[in-house]
Amino acid sequence: MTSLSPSFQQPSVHRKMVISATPRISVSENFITSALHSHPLSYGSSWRICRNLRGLKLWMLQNLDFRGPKRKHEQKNEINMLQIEDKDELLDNTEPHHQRQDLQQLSAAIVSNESSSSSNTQHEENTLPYQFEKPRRIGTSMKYSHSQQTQASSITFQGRPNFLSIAVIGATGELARRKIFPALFALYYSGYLPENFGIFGYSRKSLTDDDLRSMIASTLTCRIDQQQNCEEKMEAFLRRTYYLNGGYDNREGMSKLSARMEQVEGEFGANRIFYLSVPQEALLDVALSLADSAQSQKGWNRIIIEKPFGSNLLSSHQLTSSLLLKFKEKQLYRIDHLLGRNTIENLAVLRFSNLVFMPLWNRNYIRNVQVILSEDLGLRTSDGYSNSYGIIGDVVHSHIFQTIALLAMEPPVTLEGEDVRNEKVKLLRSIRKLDTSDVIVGCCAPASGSKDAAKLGNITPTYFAAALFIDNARWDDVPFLIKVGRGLVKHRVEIRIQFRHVPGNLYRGQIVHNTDLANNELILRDAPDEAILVRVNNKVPGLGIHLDASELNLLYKDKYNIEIPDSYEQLLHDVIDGDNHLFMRSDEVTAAWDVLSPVLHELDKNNLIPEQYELGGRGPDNAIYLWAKHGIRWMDD
Ligand SMILES: NC(=O)C1=CN([C@@H]2O[C@H](COP(=O)(O)OP(=O)(O)OC[C@H]3O[C@@H](n4cnc5c(N)ncnc54)[C@H](OP(=O)(O)O)[C@@H]3O)[C@@H](O)[C@H]2O)C=CC1
Ligand SMILES: O=C1O[C@H](COP(=O)(O)O)[C@@H](O)[C@H](O)[C@H]1O
Repeated sequence: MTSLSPSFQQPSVHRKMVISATPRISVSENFITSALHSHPLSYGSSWRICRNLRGLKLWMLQNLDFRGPKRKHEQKNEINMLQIEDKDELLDNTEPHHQRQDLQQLSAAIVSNESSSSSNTQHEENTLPYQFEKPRRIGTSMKYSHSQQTQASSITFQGRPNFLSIAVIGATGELARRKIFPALFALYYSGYLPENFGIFGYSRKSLTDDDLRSMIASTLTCRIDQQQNCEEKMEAFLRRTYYLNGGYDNREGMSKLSARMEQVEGEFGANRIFYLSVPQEALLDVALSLADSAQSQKGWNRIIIEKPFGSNLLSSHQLTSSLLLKFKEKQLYRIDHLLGRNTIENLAVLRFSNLVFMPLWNRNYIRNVQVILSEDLGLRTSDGYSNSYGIIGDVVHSHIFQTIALLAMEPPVTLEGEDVRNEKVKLLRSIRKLDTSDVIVGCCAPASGSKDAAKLGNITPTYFAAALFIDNARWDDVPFLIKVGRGLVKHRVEIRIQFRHVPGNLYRGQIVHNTDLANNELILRDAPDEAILVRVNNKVPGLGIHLDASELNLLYKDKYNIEIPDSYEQLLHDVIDGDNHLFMRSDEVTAAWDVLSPVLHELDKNNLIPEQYELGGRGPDNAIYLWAKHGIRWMDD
């Protein structure tokens, strides 16, 4: 157990505390020590004084304009920094009463969802199970420039941790090696990790620090646009990585990890992030043992959980309930890397910051929405599609439903994480229960003779198509068409918003192209090349008036000559920043499973049989009939 003894008086004797960067108000250690000595202080009360001082400073920064106009940017950064610190206090780790309430309310919500066939409207907003004290705003990205790093040290020295420890549990795994460590290095390289940090790999294999460093080094690359001092930075990064081995289901291993972290963190402790990069079967063991034995006692603790988030309503409920016994909701970050893409953020940006789209975002103007994630990659045994729900749990439940929620939600009160999540969950709960006649499930035949063919058989769904409806005033009767599949002919990831016909179109006689394609369309393309396209009708040059359909094309690689960060980098940055709007809250997880439950049920009962399709083909034939039923012709596949 970490001692909570008041070690913070000591540095105040040696250091000067810089409270504000501009203008710098230096408060000498005498001020602090006299304040401390005038009260017989415990750690808790000194902490409160510090908090009050910071509160006063925040108020001054926000309300008293005693800086010149040039300093506005710095002031904003400093306010951000203080707000993050305030939030961290709220994330302190002991509050069993709230946890119990969360759990009871979650259970009640799930039970009532299960027992009602049309529960979409039964929860009032004010009975949502979660209360959040201090949410984070989207996009207040914390970049630690040199001056800010210095500021961070000086602001936080008074007993509050300014050290960030990131533990990667399952450090020897594919995800850790291929994505997590490289993303952490990229964050370090671009200045998004605080000055004081440590990366701790943890797994069962017996390795040394050097083994881990070599393993990580083999995957690190420097950005094309940031090659300077790359070697040096890699070495500096690797020097701050450490390895511990231990079991996943025992506290001893986790206590060992915590002790090692403490050694590196020093006397002020640290904020800690635990990235649980282990297979589902080990997830709870890890979470529960680290909850008791490895959480920081002095700073905040955030837990990153990888998808899938359970494999159905029941298993996800069990997982969530167990997690909420040990953690507060706001400590949990359920990560789905597909949500860390630019395209996803662009959904809200395009809609809420463009008058050409904002007023049109409803059933009066939008004819249908298409969400497409089609991969040319076949299924491998290593994809972990071991249960009978395959792609439904892997991609549909989180990625597709989150995309629809972000696209279709009502405007949030602010861009703060909890405000966005509140709107997402309302939207998810407004999705009509899926009619299985509006669902096509497919199964890609693995290349014959491959070992995957033998192992996977022909039952794991690798394709899912559906027409969803959202029962609210904005989207009544607008089909949201989903097409997600592996082993298809093309790699294509895009969201298409197709507008209605122009009423009484004066030019209908002059449209020379397919009239079906005459509708305007907004396309957010993630792959193959990231782009935003708007399809419009225009005049063909020449005599007479003939209309053609053209695409106004914002191709990202042409406009922005920068390397786009990997989505793990984006999302890890959000976790560090405390921005949770792209991470599913427990009630969102439940709401999404609730919609998918009927499909799972039908699959279980063999009423819905996955249709076989050829590797490299266009998916199940029946999907074509589904689109036709809803008046849709997919663009070229
Ligand atoms: N790989 C990817 O690209 C993606 C992965 N995910 C999810 O991330 C998590 C980790 O993925 P990934 O790294 O591929 O997984 P791995 O199968 O590579 O497992 C990670 C580590 O966990 C340990 N481990 C493996 N099997 C078990 C087991 N049965 N019980 C306990 N520990 C085990 C191993 O470490 P050791 O033996 O040293 O303890 C292994 O190195 C999973 O939940 C996966 O669903 C999500 C999206 C993409
Ligand atoms: O999570 C997943 O993502 C990959 C696609 O990730 P990418 O970063 O390579 O685009 C997908 O192939 C897989 O089905 C899914 O589980």
